[in-house]
Amino acid sequence: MLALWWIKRDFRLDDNAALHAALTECGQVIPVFFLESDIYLAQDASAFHLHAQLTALADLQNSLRLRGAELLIVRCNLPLGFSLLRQHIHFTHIFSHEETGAAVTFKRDIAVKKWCDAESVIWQEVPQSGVVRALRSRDNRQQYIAERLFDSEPLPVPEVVPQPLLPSLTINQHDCYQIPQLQELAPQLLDERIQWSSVQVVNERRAKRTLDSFLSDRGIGYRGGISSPNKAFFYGSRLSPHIAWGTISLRRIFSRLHRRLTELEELLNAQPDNKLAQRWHKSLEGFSARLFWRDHFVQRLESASWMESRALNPAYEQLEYSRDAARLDAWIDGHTGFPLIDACMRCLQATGFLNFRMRAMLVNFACFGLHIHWRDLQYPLARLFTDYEPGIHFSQIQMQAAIVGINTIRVYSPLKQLMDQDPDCQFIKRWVPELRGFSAEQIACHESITLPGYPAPLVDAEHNIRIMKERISVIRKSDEGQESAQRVLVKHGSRMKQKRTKKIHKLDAKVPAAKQIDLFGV
Ligand SMILES: Cc1cc2nc3c(=O)[nH]c(=O)nc-3n(C[C@H](O)[C@H](O)[C@H](O)COP(=O)(O)OP(=O)(O)OC[C@H]3O[C@@H](n4cnc5c(N)ncnc54)[C@H](O)[C@@H]3O)c2cc1C
Repeated sequence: MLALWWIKRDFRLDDNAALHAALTECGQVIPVFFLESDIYLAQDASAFHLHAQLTALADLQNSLRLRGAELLIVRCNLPLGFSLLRQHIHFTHIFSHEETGAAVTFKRDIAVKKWCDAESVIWQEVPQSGVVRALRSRDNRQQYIAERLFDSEPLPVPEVVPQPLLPSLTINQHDCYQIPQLQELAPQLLDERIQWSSVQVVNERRAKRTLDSFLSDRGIGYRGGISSPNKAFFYGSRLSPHIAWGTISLRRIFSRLHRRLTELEELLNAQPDNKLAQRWHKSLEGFSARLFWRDHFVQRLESASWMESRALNPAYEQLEYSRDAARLDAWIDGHTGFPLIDACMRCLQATGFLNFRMRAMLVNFACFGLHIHWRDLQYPLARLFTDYEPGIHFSQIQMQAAIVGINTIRVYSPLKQLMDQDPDCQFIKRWVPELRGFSAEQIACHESITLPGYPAPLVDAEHNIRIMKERISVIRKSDEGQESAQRVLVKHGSRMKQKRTKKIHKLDAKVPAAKQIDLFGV
């Protein structure tokens, strides 16, 4: 039997359950990646994403060659790509990981399933996280998390990947052994604002190095460090693009983290006053808690695939926004006249990264301060995150717009964030060169003074925020708002605090911080 390992957001050999299942069940495996223009040119896709995939693919190609296997790269949409490939290679099985993606990949997967059924090809999908397909109730999720992420060991890298001798292969006039350059494949995605030297390189080797340096060195500054746009580039784990594109598995991260926490706990037992060990422990607990949030949010999209286009809480569909395209453009391009907002946007345009707090502020300010509809901003913003993970992204957008109805309404003041996180305006001056000639005080007072060469604030933000808060409060207090919030809570709310089963105690013992943290950035 001959299997395809269909690479989908799992560009790694280590702890790869799809590859492992293919090898175990079929013996011979051909890894294949489809470059689907329907996906890489979709409204949520960008050069950051394609670059991440192509660099991850190149590293994987090398690692596979060292194990005696070739990787096929087929430039074709699916399921047509499978049909064309089958004219040359008679595979009987396809193995892949489950993917919780945007509508475009969801529809593609449905079409692939139909094709497999019609062609009698067996497609087996395996999970790679604590996200559960067809989950009946969130109450049952903890058992899957424990089984998949803690009670089982990460799978080793296979020593060899046996496969038949492959013919030279050209599909759609493209050599299937060649990884194309981004410029050649999708020049329309290139944006001159991208500073490639500041963009994270996403591949399996880098993922391992990033985890190593975080657990042995950078992680000490995690607590506190990740709130600042200046420090998070170094003190944040920076694992998000690796997790999103699957160059490292969550189980591997948890396993390494558990070892490190155990070491620290042993040290703290022997030396309870060791301040350094205390600080490390607190930081890594915070990191662990955030890792849990990942699947919590992705589960929302898995259980409500429509949330990309509809509010999770239907009561908020009636909320009024401005649909002013010029305002949206000013926000996206970083020309709103609000210095920290503009700096964050320009930083994203250049690097594809921003820390959680600043991302939350950007969305929150867009919806409250600028009255931009959350639906209008989600794709432009998705394109700017190298770590774009649809489940986290769509969930966070609705949360920061305060339309889920189950969290306290929070409003970020860009001025307060500037004072707290960038008081010297170091970050602002780096990304908004027009402001370099002004003092931090002048920049902070910009709403009341003119700074020549820099735009005046686009709106009266205080006034707009007041209006949006009132609109949201009316819905929250209405019967419809309260009833639908209750339904959202039951279906999508976290169970970490309320329901601590024996399994979770066990899980807590291994990874002590499996508890609720404030998502608005501790
Ligand atoms: C509007 C908005 C959109 C976001 N979109 C994404 C996205 O597309 N992809 C993405 O990975 N993260 C997203 N986040 C969450 C968060 O901002 C990033 O995960 C984090 O900034 C990445 O930094 P890091 O790699 O240093 O991770 P760390 O801060 O070290 O966190 C470790 C890991 O935990 C997970 N994580 C951290 N914070 C959160 C959170 N609040 N919710 C869910 N999981 C979390 C991520 O997988 C992350 O890699 C978004 C946040 C907001 C407010």
